[in-house]
This record gives sequence, C-alpha cells and structure tokens, in this order.
Amino acid sequence: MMNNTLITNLKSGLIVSCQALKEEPLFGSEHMVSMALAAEEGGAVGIRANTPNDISAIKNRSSLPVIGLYKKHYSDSDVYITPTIQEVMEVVEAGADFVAIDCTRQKRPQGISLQQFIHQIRYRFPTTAIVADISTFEEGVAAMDLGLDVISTTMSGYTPYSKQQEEPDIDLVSRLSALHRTPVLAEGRISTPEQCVACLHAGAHAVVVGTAITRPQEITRRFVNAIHAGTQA
Ligand SMILES: CC(=O)N[C@H](C=O)[C@@H](O)[C@H](O)[C@H](O)COP(=O)(O)O
Repeated sequence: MMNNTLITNLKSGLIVSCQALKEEPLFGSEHMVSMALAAEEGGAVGIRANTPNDISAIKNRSSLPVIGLYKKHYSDSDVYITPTIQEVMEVVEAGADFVAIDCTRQKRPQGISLQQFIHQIRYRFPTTAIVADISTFEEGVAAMDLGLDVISTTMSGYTPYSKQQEEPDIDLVSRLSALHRTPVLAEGRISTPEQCVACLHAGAHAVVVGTAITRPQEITRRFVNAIHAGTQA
C-alpha cells in the first residue's frame, strides 16, 4: 500500500464530500471552497471533491487531504466517476491526494478493462493513492486483488445489479472490513451521526458524508417532507 500516513490519518474520521453539479444551486468552486473550509472547521479529516477546478480551489485554501474525482459521461459506457486516464491526469494535476475511480464491473469507456486502467494509472502516477468506488462485495474483493489502496462503498445502490435501498449499505461495509485486507470507507446515503458510528463499529476505516452536509436543497427537502408527513391526515 502506498502513502500509509495519508491513509492512517483518516482513521475513524469524517470525510465530507463537497460536490455540486452544474444544475445545482451551489455549483461553483467558491461555494465548494466555503463548504470545505466549514467542514475543516467542524473537524473533518478529509474532503471529497469533483472536478479539477473544485479540487485545486479547495487545495489552495484548505490543509485537508482531498479525494479527487471527475464525473464525466461517455456515450459508450455507464461509468462516470473518473472514467479514463484523461480525467485521472486532470485530477492529479489539480493537486488531489487520492484519486477516486469507478471500480465496478460495468463496461468501461474506450473498451479498456479495469485491470488495464489501473495499470495505466500506476504507470503514469505511481505515488497517487487510488480509492476504488465499488457497488458489491465481489467488486470490493476484486479491487483488493488489484492492489487498490482504499475501497469505498460509493456505488452501492447506483449500479443496476447492486442492492437498492434508502439506507446506507452497512452490511457491505461490514463484510469488506471483516477481510482485514484494505481500508474500507463507508459512503453513500449516510444521513445521521448515528449511522456514521454504526459504520465505524462495522469496521469502516472512515466515513464519507456528502448530501446530508453539503446539499442544502436536499436537507431542506427532508425537513419539508417530514413536516408534510407529520401534518397531513
Ligand atoms: C453515486 C455517486 O455518484 N456518488 C457521488 C460520488 O462522488 C456523489 O454524488 C455522492 O454525493 C457521494 O458519494 C457521497 O454520498 P452521499 O451524498 O449519499 O452522502
């Protein structure tokens, strides 16, 4: 495993995902920098950020390690989290400490296998730690076999064949962590501090929370929905 200290420093901590797509109200690097600084002030141990612009803006202003990704859609594939070596290059050049890549078994753009893609990254960027975003136990094990540095449950519920649920996939965190091979991040639909603790008790190395902290429109919607449910009928 490379860059052990970087990974060890995340231990039992909260990583805050600060992402807003073009169509979201908080789109723009300045907003994401503010979110990252707020997360840092609140005690986060790391930031997860999308696009080279946001990554470099956050790295310029925050001292926290950044898990960088670049969402991009190709017409020949459903893989969109840092799908090719081009996006990896831009994420690394933006200053990310880790690069997060889709490590599901879905067909990749340009007909490249996951194994070939990992080889490309290791060859070009031998010191960059790789976070494997997976959706099932088998994909997690495959990512471990490929020697990836960290596994994250990011894609559980977002591939057609993975478990679809509203709750975080704590069972997946638990099964992968029990192998004691590669540090596992719990990520996806974690919306309460209690769920964070449950993930850590299940063996997660650290927890990633996005929407519940950094998407105010979704936070508002939760409150509004609860009010509607509690005041109707
Ligand atoms: C599936 C996918 O594309 N996940 C993305 C990965 O970077 C982000 O949109 C999520 O916000 C992130 O994983 C954190 O999860 P949540 O926002 O549920 O706490």
